[in-house]
Amino acid sequence: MSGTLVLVRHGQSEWNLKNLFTGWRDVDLTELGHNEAKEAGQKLKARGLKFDIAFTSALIRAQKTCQHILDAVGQSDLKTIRDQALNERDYGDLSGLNKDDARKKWGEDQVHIWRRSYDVPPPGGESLKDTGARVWPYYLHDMQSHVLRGGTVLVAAHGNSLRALIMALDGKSGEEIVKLELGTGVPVIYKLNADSTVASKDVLEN
Ligand SMILES: O=C(O)[C@H](O)COP(=O)(O)O
Repeated sequence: MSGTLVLVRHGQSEWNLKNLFTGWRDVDLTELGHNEAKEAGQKLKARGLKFDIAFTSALIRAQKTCQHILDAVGQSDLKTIRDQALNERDYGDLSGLNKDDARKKWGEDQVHIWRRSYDVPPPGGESLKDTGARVWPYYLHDMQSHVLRGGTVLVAAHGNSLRALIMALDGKSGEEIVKLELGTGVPVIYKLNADSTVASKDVLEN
């Protein structure tokens, strides 16, 4: 039996718009972000998708994205689990700083390493590897069984927590995964075989 796992990065947040490092800071969606989330829902509705359960992070931008999608597919009251295991990578001391100001202060290369290396954490924060060390066990323990028994599961989360998930699902290396850029509100649909291998992957780009 094949199950379905739908991953969606939240729509544009207020701090995406202001170009600030966000991490665990709890900022809202912008108007564009709300619309991106609604459009993601419409795309999933057009595919006839109905979910059995939804998962999201402890952060409002992902929760609102999740709700917009459920509203669009006519499942506003679907059981939704919120867990901070799915939160964005913690950007530590960079949280709240402007990304261009950080480049001026520490240099382009250092900021790129903090943002896109696999295992170098920003000061006081998490590397992508650290993020994966909480996301993947959570997936295996709480989400995977729903998919493997043929269910359809929605996960509305964040750029780096979803990167960590995709890395494990696709069997990518640390070097490969950091090159992947996930667009806001772009659904990624996986079909998984009963043995947990990936049967297909479909990215619904705009
Ligand atoms: O937390 C953030 O600032 C963003 O959501 C992701 O930022 P990044 O693209 O710098 O990893």
